[in-house]
Amino acid sequence: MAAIVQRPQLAVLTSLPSEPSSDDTMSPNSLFDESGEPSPAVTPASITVRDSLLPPASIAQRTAPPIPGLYFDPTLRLPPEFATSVLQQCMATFFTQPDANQAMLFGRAHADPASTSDGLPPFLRALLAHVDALLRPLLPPATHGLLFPPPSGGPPCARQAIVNLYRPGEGIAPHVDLLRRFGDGIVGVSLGSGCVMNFRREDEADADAEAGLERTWDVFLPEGSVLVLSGDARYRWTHGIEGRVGEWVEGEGEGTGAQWVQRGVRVSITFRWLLPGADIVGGME
Ligand SMILES: O=C(O)CCC(=O)C(=O)O
Ligand SMILES: [Fe+2]
Repeated sequence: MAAIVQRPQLAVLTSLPSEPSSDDTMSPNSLFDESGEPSPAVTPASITVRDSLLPPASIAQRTAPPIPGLYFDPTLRLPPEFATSVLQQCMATFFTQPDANQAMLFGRAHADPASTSDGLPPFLRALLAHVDALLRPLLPPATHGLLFPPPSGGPPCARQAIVNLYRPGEGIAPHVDLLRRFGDGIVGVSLGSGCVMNFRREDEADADAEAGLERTWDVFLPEGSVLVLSGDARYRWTHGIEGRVGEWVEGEGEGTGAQWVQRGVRVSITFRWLLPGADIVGGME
Protein backbone atom coordinates (compact mmCIF):
# COMPACT_ATOMS: atom_id res chain seq x y z
CA MET A 1 0.00 0.00 0.00
CA ALA A 2 2.78 2.41 0.89
CA ALA A 3 4.14 1.75 -2.59
CA ILE A 4 0.96 3.14 -4.10
CA VAL A 5 -0.16 6.06 -2.06
CA GLN A 6 1.71 9.05 -0.76
CA ARG A 7 0.63 9.88 2.74
CA PRO A 8 1.38 13.30 4.15
CA GLN A 9 4.16 13.02 6.70
CA LEU A 10 4.56 16.49 8.12
CA ALA A 11 2.41 19.40 9.22
CA VAL A 12 -1.33 19.03 9.26
CA LEU A 13 -2.83 21.90 7.32
CA THR A 14 -6.47 22.31 6.54
CA SER A 15 -8.97 25.01 5.78
CA LEU A 16 -11.33 26.93 8.01
CA PRO A 17 -14.11 26.71 8.92
CA SER A 18 -13.54 23.18 10.13
CA GLU A 19 -17.16 22.84 11.18
CA PRO A 20 -19.79 22.07 8.55
CA SER A 21 -21.44 25.22 7.24
CA SER A 22 -25.11 25.45 6.44
CA ASP A 23 -24.10 25.17 2.77
CA ASP A 24 -23.25 21.54 3.43
CA THR A 25 -26.90 20.74 3.84
CA MET A 26 -27.85 21.07 0.24
CA SER A 27 -30.56 19.38 -1.70
CA PRO A 28 -29.44 15.96 -2.82
CA ASN A 29 -30.11 16.70 -6.47
CA SER A 30 -27.75 19.62 -6.54
CA LEU A 31 -24.91 17.27 -5.77
CA PHE A 32 -24.85 15.36 -8.94
CA ASP A 33 -23.01 16.10 -12.12
CA GLU A 34 -24.34 15.21 -15.55
CA SER A 35 -23.59 11.54 -15.01
CA GLY A 36 -25.90 11.63 -12.03
CA GLU A 37 -23.14 10.68 -9.61
CA PRO A 38 -21.78 12.74 -6.74
CA SER A 39 -18.08 13.24 -7.30
CA PRO A 40 -15.61 13.61 -4.49
CA ALA A 41 -14.81 17.30 -4.32
CA VAL A 42 -12.13 19.39 -2.70
CA THR A 43 -13.23 21.90 -0.08
CA PRO A 44 -11.87 25.28 -1.18
CA ALA A 45 -8.91 26.36 0.89
CA SER A 46 -9.07 29.77 2.52
CA ILE A 47 -7.27 30.25 5.81
CA THR A 48 -5.08 27.36 6.84
CA VAL A 49 -4.58 26.29 10.41
CA ARG A 50 -3.00 23.38 12.22
CA ASP A 51 -6.26 21.60 12.88
CA SER A 52 -4.63 18.82 14.86
CA LEU A 53 -3.40 21.39 17.37
CA LEU A 54 -6.84 22.83 18.02
CA PRO A 55 -9.02 21.31 20.72
CA PRO A 56 -11.45 18.89 19.08
CA ALA A 57 -14.67 20.61 18.04
CA SER A 58 -16.32 17.26 17.55
CA ILE A 59 -15.07 13.75 18.20
CA ALA A 60 -16.22 10.99 15.88
CA GLN A 61 -17.33 7.70 17.33
CA ARG A 62 -15.95 4.30 16.40
CA THR A 63 -19.16 2.36 16.97
CA ALA A 64 -22.32 2.02 14.92
CA PRO A 65 -24.90 4.77 15.42
CA PRO A 66 -28.51 3.75 16.09
CA ILE A 67 -29.73 4.53 12.59
CA PRO A 68 -32.31 1.98 11.37
CA GLY A 69 -30.95 0.07 8.40
CA LEU A 70 -27.31 1.07 8.94
CA TYR A 71 -24.96 -1.83 9.67
CA PHE A 72 -21.41 -1.23 10.71
CA ASP A 73 -19.14 -3.23 12.96
CA PRO A 74 -15.74 -1.58 13.50
CA THR A 75 -14.15 -4.94 14.24
CA LEU A 76 -15.31 -6.40 10.94
CA ARG A 77 -12.47 -5.86 8.46
CA LEU A 78 -11.32 -7.28 5.17
CA PRO A 79 -8.13 -9.28 5.63
CA PRO A 80 -5.30 -6.74 5.20
CA GLU A 81 -3.51 -8.56 2.33
CA PHE A 82 -6.76 -8.96 0.44
CA ALA A 83 -7.69 -5.29 1.00
CA THR A 84 -4.24 -4.20 -0.21
CA SER A 85 -4.54 -6.34 -3.30
CA VAL A 86 -7.98 -4.88 -4.20
CA LEU A 87 -6.65 -1.37 -3.58
CA GLN A 88 -3.63 -1.97 -5.81
CA GLN A 89 -5.83 -3.29 -8.59
CA CYS A 90 -8.15 -0.27 -8.31
CA MET A 91 -5.18 2.11 -8.53
CA ALA A 92 -3.67 0.28 -11.50
CA THR A 93 -7.00 -0.07 -13.33
CA PHE A 94 -8.84 3.20 -12.67
CA PHE A 95 -6.50 5.81 -11.29
CA THR A 96 -3.43 5.96 -13.48
CA GLN A 97 -4.21 9.55 -14.56
CA PRO A 98 -3.26 12.12 -11.89
CA ASP A 99 -6.67 13.82 -11.79
CA ALA A 100 -8.86 10.69 -11.98
CA ASN A 101 -11.05 10.23 -8.92
CA GLN A 102 -14.04 8.11 -9.91
CA ALA A 103 -14.86 4.99 -11.92
CA MET A 104 -18.25 3.39 -12.53
CA LEU A 105 -18.76 -0.21 -13.54
CA PHE A 106 -21.80 -2.33 -14.16
CA GLY A 107 -22.51 -5.97 -13.49
CA ARG A 108 -25.07 -7.47 -15.85
CA ALA A 109 -28.51 -8.44 -14.61
CA HIS A 110 -29.22 -12.17 -14.61
CA ALA A 111 -25.58 -13.08 -15.04
CA ASP A 112 -25.07 -16.80 -15.37
CA PRO A 113 -23.58 -17.79 -11.99
CA ALA A 114 -21.36 -20.31 -13.79
CA SER A 115 -19.95 -17.57 -16.00
CA THR A 116 -16.52 -16.21 -15.12
CA SER A 117 -17.57 -12.68 -16.00
CA ASP A 118 -20.67 -10.57 -15.40
CA GLY A 119 -19.18 -7.27 -16.52
CA LEU A 120 -17.37 -6.48 -13.27
CA PRO A 121 -13.62 -7.11 -13.18
CA PRO A 122 -12.60 -10.31 -11.34
CA PHE A 123 -11.14 -8.41 -8.39
CA LEU A 124 -14.48 -6.67 -7.74
CA ARG A 125 -16.32 -9.99 -8.04
CA ALA A 126 -13.85 -11.42 -5.51
CA LEU A 127 -14.48 -8.44 -3.23
CA LEU A 128 -18.24 -8.97 -3.44
CA ALA A 129 -17.83 -12.66 -2.58
CA HIS A 130 -15.67 -11.75 0.41
CA VAL A 131 -18.08 -9.11 1.68
CA ASP A 132 -20.99 -11.54 1.21
CA ALA A 133 -19.29 -14.09 3.49
CA LEU A 134 -18.20 -11.46 6.05
CA LEU A 135 -21.66 -9.97 6.37
CA ARG A 136 -23.69 -13.19 6.42
CA PRO A 137 -23.32 -13.76 10.21
CA LEU A 138 -23.78 -10.06 11.03
CA LEU A 139 -26.83 -9.00 9.07
CA PRO A 140 -30.46 -9.96 9.52
CA PRO A 141 -31.15 -12.53 6.76
CA ALA A 142 -33.56 -10.17 4.99
CA THR A 143 -30.89 -7.46 4.75
CA HIS A 144 -28.23 -9.93 3.66
CA GLY A 145 -30.66 -11.21 1.01
CA LEU A 146 -31.22 -7.65 -0.20
CA LEU A 147 -27.50 -7.29 -0.90
CA PHE A 148 -26.73 -10.84 -1.95
CA PRO A 149 -29.89 -12.47 -3.30
CA PRO A 150 -29.69 -16.16 -4.09
CA PRO A 151 -28.94 -16.71 -7.81
CA SER A 152 -32.41 -18.12 -8.44
CA GLY A 153 -34.22 -15.22 -6.74
CA GLY A 154 -32.08 -12.35 -7.99
CA PRO A 155 -33.75 -9.04 -8.74
CA PRO A 156 -34.10 -7.90 -12.33
CA CYS A 157 -31.48 -5.22 -11.80
CA ALA A 158 -27.85 -4.73 -12.63
CA ARG A 159 -25.27 -4.00 -9.97
CA GLN A 160 -23.32 -0.79 -10.17
CA ALA A 161 -19.91 -0.51 -8.60
CA ILE A 162 -18.66 3.02 -8.04
CA VAL A 163 -15.04 3.47 -7.07
CA ASN A 164 -14.14 6.84 -5.52
CA LEU A 165 -10.66 8.08 -4.73
CA TYR A 166 -10.18 10.77 -2.08
CA ARG A 167 -6.88 12.47 -1.49
CA PRO A 168 -6.34 13.97 1.99
CA GLY A 169 -8.47 17.13 2.19
CA GLU A 170 -11.13 15.80 -0.19
CA GLY A 171 -14.65 14.74 0.69
CA ILE A 172 -18.12 14.23 -0.71
CA ALA A 173 -21.06 16.54 0.02
CA PRO A 174 -23.91 15.14 2.12
CA HIS A 175 -26.40 13.33 -0.11
CA VAL A 176 -28.94 10.56 -0.41
CA ASP A 177 -28.02 8.22 -3.26
CA LEU A 178 -30.33 8.95 -6.18
CA LEU A 179 -33.78 7.62 -5.37
CA ARG A 180 -34.91 6.93 -8.89
CA ARG A 181 -31.66 5.40 -10.03
CA PHE A 182 -30.68 3.04 -7.22
CA GLY A 183 -32.61 0.47 -5.23
CA ASP A 184 -32.43 -0.47 -1.57
CA GLY A 185 -29.37 -2.23 -0.21
CA ILE A 186 -26.03 -0.43 -0.60
CA VAL A 187 -22.72 -1.82 0.59
CA GLY A 188 -19.39 -0.01 0.62
CA VAL A 189 -15.83 -0.69 1.71
CA SER A 190 -13.02 1.68 2.73
CA LEU A 191 -9.53 0.94 1.45
CA GLY A 192 -6.17 2.61 2.02
CA SER A 193 -7.31 5.00 4.74
CA GLY A 194 -10.09 5.58 7.20
CA CYS A 195 -12.28 8.68 7.31
CA VAL A 196 -15.19 10.05 9.28
CA MET A 197 -18.57 9.74 7.58
CA ASN A 198 -21.27 12.16 8.69
CA PHE A 199 -24.87 10.99 8.80
CA ARG A 200 -27.72 13.46 9.07
CA ARG A 201 -31.43 12.99 9.15
CA GLU A 202 -33.07 15.69 7.10
CA ASP A 203 -36.80 15.20 7.70
CA GLU A 204 -39.18 15.20 10.67
CA ALA A 205 -37.15 17.61 12.80
CA ASP A 206 -40.04 18.32 15.15
CA ALA A 207 -40.92 14.68 15.79
CA ASP A 208 -37.29 13.83 16.45
CA ALA A 209 -36.85 16.77 18.82
CA GLU A 210 -39.93 15.67 20.74
CA ALA A 211 -38.64 12.10 20.99
CA GLY A 212 -35.16 13.35 21.92
CA LEU A 213 -33.61 11.55 18.94
CA GLU A 214 -30.19 12.44 17.58
CA ARG A 215 -30.16 13.67 14.00
CA THR A 216 -26.41 13.78 13.38
CA TRP A 217 -23.78 11.09 13.83
CA ASP A 218 -20.09 11.25 12.94
CA VAL A 219 -18.65 7.78 12.54
CA PHE A 220 -15.05 6.77 11.86
CA LEU A 221 -14.85 4.15 9.11
CA PRO A 222 -11.48 2.44 9.43
CA GLU A 223 -9.44 1.12 6.53
CA GLY A 224 -10.78 -2.28 5.50
CA SER A 225 -14.22 -1.73 7.08
CA VAL A 226 -17.59 -2.42 5.50
CA LEU A 227 -20.74 -0.29 5.69
CA VAL A 228 -24.30 -1.24 4.75
CA LEU A 229 -27.10 1.25 4.10
CA SER A 230 -30.65 0.01 3.81
CA GLY A 231 -34.14 1.23 4.70
CA ASP A 232 -34.12 4.52 6.65
CA ALA A 233 -30.32 4.77 6.50
CA ARG A 234 -30.49 4.61 2.71
CA TYR A 235 -33.63 6.73 2.14
CA ARG A 236 -34.01 9.16 5.06
CA TRP A 237 -30.49 10.00 6.13
CA THR A 238 -27.80 11.77 4.17
CA HIS A 239 -24.21 10.59 4.25
CA GLY A 240 -21.16 12.67 3.44
CA ILE A 241 -17.47 13.14 4.14
CA GLU A 242 -15.98 16.51 5.01
CA GLY A 243 -12.96 17.71 3.05
CA ARG A 244 -10.34 17.33 5.78
CA VAL A 245 -6.80 16.07 6.12
CA GLY A 246 -7.56 14.40 9.43
CA GLU A 247 -10.03 14.33 12.27
CA TRP A 248 -10.53 13.70 15.95
CA VAL A 249 -11.78 10.23 16.76
CA GLU A 250 -12.59 8.70 20.14
CA GLY A 251 -9.88 6.51 21.67
CA GLU A 252 -9.83 2.80 20.92
CA GLY A 253 -9.68 1.52 24.49
CA GLU A 254 -11.80 2.44 27.49
CA GLY A 255 -10.45 5.53 29.19
CA THR A 256 -8.24 6.53 26.27
CA GLY A 257 -8.62 10.08 25.03
CA ALA A 258 -9.55 11.32 21.59
CA GLN A 259 -6.97 10.69 18.88
CA TRP A 260 -6.09 12.81 15.86
CA VAL A 261 -6.29 10.47 12.88
CA GLN A 262 -4.65 11.75 9.75
CA ARG A 263 -6.18 10.78 6.42
CA GLY A 264 -4.23 9.06 3.69
CA VAL A 265 -5.46 8.37 0.18
CA ARG A 266 -8.76 6.56 0.55
CA VAL A 267 -10.49 4.47 -2.09
CA SER A 268 -14.09 3.48 -1.49
CA ILE A 269 -15.96 0.88 -3.48
CA THR A 270 -19.75 1.04 -3.27
CA PHE A 271 -22.12 -1.52 -4.76
CA ARG A 272 -25.71 -0.53 -5.54
CA TRP A 273 -28.61 -1.92 -7.53
CA LEU A 274 -29.57 -0.01 -10.65
CA LEU A 275 -33.34 0.21 -10.79
CA PRO A 276 -34.99 -1.15 -13.92
CA GLY A 277 -34.76 1.51 -16.65
CA ALA A 278 -32.20 3.54 -14.70
CA ASP A 279 -29.57 2.73 -17.28
CA ILE A 280 -31.60 4.50 -20.00
CA VAL A 281 -30.10 7.91 -20.68
CA GLY A 282 -32.62 10.75 -20.24
CA GLY A 283 -35.17 8.57 -18.52
CA MET A 284 -34.27 9.46 -14.97
CA GLU A 285 -35.40 12.66 -13.29
O1 LIG B 1 -16.75 7.17 -0.20
C1 LIG B 1 -17.70 6.65 0.34
O2 LIG B 1 -17.57 5.80 1.21
C2 LIG B 1 -19.10 7.09 -0.03
C3 LIG B 1 -19.34 7.26 -1.49
C4 LIG B 1 -20.76 7.65 -1.77
O3 LIG B 1 -21.49 7.99 -0.89
C5 LIG B 1 -21.29 7.62 -3.14
O4 LIG B 1 -20.54 7.40 -4.10
O5 LIG B 1 -22.51 7.81 -3.29
FE1 LIG C 1 -23.55 7.93 -1.49
